[in-house]
Amino acid sequence: MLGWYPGHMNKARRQILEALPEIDVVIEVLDARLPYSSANPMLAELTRHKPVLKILSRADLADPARTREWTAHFDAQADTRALAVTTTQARELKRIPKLCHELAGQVRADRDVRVMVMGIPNVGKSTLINGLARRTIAKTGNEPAVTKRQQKVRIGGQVALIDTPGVLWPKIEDQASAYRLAASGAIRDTAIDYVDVAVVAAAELARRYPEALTGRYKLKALPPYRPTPGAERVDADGDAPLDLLALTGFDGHAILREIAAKRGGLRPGGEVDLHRGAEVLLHELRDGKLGRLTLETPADIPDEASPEADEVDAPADPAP
Ligand SMILES: Nc1nc2c(ncn2[C@@H]2O[C@H](COP(=O)(O)OP(=O)(O)OP(=O)(O)O)[C@@H](O)[C@H]2O)c(=O)[nH]1
Repeated sequence: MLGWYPGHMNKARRQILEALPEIDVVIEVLDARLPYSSANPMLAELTRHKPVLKILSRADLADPARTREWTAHFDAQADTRALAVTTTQARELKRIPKLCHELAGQVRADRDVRVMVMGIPNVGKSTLINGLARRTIAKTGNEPAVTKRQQKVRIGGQVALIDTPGVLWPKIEDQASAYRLAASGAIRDTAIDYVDVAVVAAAELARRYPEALTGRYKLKALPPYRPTPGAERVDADGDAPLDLLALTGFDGHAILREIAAKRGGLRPGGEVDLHRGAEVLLHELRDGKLGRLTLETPADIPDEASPEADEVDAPADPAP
């Protein structure tokens, strides 16, 4: 669905496994708005459960109360610390070397702690590496990564950082995660229908941040909450069942129609241009115009997010 095929996944996995013997601490970059969905499903197994510092990037766009819940959730896990930052602000990265030392423990008193940054595409890995190194060594933005030998850079505080990030695949098997990632703009190379993404975003917002939605778009009232999953529903085009509408429990389609009607999407004759509504909602959501929002909480982590379920995402071993 998202441009990740077994070949890509094997390559990503190989790169991590090659670098691994050198690494004391993994820095996993997550999107603070989606700390569950922006995680790679296999990272813990790939890194053989090395200590991990979870950096919640884009904290400037996330709901601060939710961010506190997420950092507490991660801090409670073994060999895990979490720090929420606006990654583009280098001064917010100052605590990272000390946290790496704490995670590496006593064993690394003799030499630099070696760390590697990992995460799904576009989550802020290069911004973090450059911020830590205080110069441009990793490419940011949408330029394709140049393959080169990995080198270590000392970032001060007795920490050596591998200068290229490990780019891992997103949660491509999980439909709810894919929609949330697409809604937040965390992934852009998605084959999911644009209007459908907005429909699901509208439903998620109605559930989590109703005042932000009704306030911004002067909506009269939100459609009724329907908390029964599995109800027979169709997607915005009316052609295929879309489980997420049932999952979110709100009629995102009706909300999007109203947004479109209010914001330039009402055509002569009363026809509503849903694509226009989708553009308005998704752009404003991503730009933070609806406020600082987080689309999932630790309580949303599904039960099947166990290592056994993750095995499904595992790429097959590369041919020898
Ligand atoms: N608002 C905000 N934007 C951020 C933050 N961190 C990174 N960005 C932006 O997010 C975009 C992607 O950041 P990158 O550092 O290139 O992400 P990456 O993970 O290296 O991406 P790939 O090279 O695709 O794997 C850039 O436009 C950054 O400026 C943050 O904390 N807040």
